[in-house]
Amino acid sequence: MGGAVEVRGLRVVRGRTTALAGVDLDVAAGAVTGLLGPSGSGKTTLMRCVLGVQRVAAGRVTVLGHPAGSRELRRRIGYVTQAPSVYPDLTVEENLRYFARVLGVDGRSRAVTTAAEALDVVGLAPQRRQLVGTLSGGQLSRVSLAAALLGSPDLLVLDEPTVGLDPVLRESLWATFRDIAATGTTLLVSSHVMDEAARCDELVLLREGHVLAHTTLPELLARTGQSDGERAFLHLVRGGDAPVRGRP
Ligand SMILES: Nc1ncnc2c1ncn2[C@@H]1O[C@H](COP(=O)(O)OP(=O)(O)OP(=O)(O)O)[C@@H](O)[C@H]1O
Repeated sequence: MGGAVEVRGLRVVRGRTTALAGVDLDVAAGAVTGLLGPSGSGKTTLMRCVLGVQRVAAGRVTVLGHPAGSRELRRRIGYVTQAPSVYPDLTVEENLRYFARVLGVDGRSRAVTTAAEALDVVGLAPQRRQLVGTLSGGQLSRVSLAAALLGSPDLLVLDEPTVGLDPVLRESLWATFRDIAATGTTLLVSSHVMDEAARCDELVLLREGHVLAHTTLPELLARTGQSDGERAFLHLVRGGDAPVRGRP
């Protein structure tokens, strides 16, 4: 698999904090890569760099062969932020039609995901005429995901998409992510819940702006001698092992 995202020597300072302290990373194309780390470790900052909206102090980020933030990438990346970025006073369908128009996705090309198809993928077709402001939390996060799927992006960047959801909803949202990845889309998904590591093909563990490990769950467990991801990560964070280096 080639690289979808290439990060070299990335350093970002936000306020008085060094949010990223010289990050090197290759995100594999067509895989689900989990970006895991404690609160404040730099996950959102790294995602903002991939989107090209973060001022960087040093280094470079290349996405799908272009510098992050390039105009060519606008329709090729879908982004779901932690805060839902949809309109509560419009219906689900109206929101998606609006975003489709903004993106220039008119449904005439067979190569793109239309509003109706995106609603099917996230299982929200029954709610399509409901006002977004009246949806449950889980349904609301699915509207943002559907909006990010419009136009069939090559890269989907999801910032803690399952936060605040119950285990059943988390399960079904992860099933949706796997379905999307199966179509060849690259997913970069952040989480601070280590049990979500099992759903990812590759794991990037961040701590205090450093990549502590780029690995897979089985490799991480074998390396640390722990029985689950949570313990393995704590083991690494507490310095119980040398950093796991290199790509799987
Ligand atoms: N606008 C800002 N001004 C100053 N410091 C900031 C700003 N945004 C983030 N930071 C700091 O940069 C560091 C990295 O933050 P970031 O949001 O990337 O972490 P995170 O891993 O996504 O955390 P969380 O899991 O809590 O969302 C933190 O120390 C944070 O306090």
